[in-house]
Amino acid sequence: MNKQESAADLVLEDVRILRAGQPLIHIAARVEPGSVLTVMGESGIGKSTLLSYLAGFLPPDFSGSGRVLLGGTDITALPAHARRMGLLFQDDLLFAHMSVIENLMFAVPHDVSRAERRRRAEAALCDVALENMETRDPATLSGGQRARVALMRVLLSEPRALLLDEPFSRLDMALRDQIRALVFAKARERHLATLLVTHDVRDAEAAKGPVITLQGRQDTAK
Ligand SMILES: Nc1ncnc2c1ncn2[C@@H]1O[C@H](COP(=O)(O)OP(=O)(O)OP(=O)(O)O)[C@@H](O)[C@H]1O
Repeated sequence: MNKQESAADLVLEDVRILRAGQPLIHIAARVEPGSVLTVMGESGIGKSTLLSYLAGFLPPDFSGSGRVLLGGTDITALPAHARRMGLLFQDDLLFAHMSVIENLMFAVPHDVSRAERRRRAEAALCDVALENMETRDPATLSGGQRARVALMRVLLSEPRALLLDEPFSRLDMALRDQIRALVFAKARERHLATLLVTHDVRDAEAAKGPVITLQGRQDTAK
């Protein structure tokens, strides 16, 4: 995060999403900087759609209303690239044609000099004990190594909040605990408001924050 920027809370103000004109979700919530709000609910209820709305790329069949505020600024009308949301999905989406270090450098804002982008990317790799993996092709990394690179790639893009869509679900149990702890630690350290979509109650427990279970149109934080 840019040093001048203060920690940002993420506020969902009366957010309603419709699919083909029919109500799908209605939710209101506030996520504190550095804390994790877990969103659960049965398959197809609209969890991923909610993240798409917050990130600014709702698919064509959907429409949304309500305000999204980040650090007190209304970002509802901003295009996706200007929202500063860091996204992590089930699939890490590392670029297969780039080495590990190139994947990381690409994430750093492009107005930063190449030398500085390289320095930040190297520091990020060091941070997750992957400093000897710079020139590796992502396909040659283990699942845990890929997950760590994907996390650092998101952080290098200087997000102001994190949106996580089942990012741990492809990892086996031991690794899942480890990567989950790392992601939450980084979110806390950087004061990032984090919204986590998951089916796994262990993720929700580890997040130690409020949980919202989507139930169509009546959603409440517990
Ligand atoms: N691009 C799309 N166009 C039309 N309908 C879609 C599209 N993507 C998802 N849907 C539908 O919208 C609803 C919400 O989907 P969404 O993926 O948000 O659910 P989810 O709660 O994340 O489900 P899961 O837990 O299975 O990932 C579902 O009924 C789904 O079939």
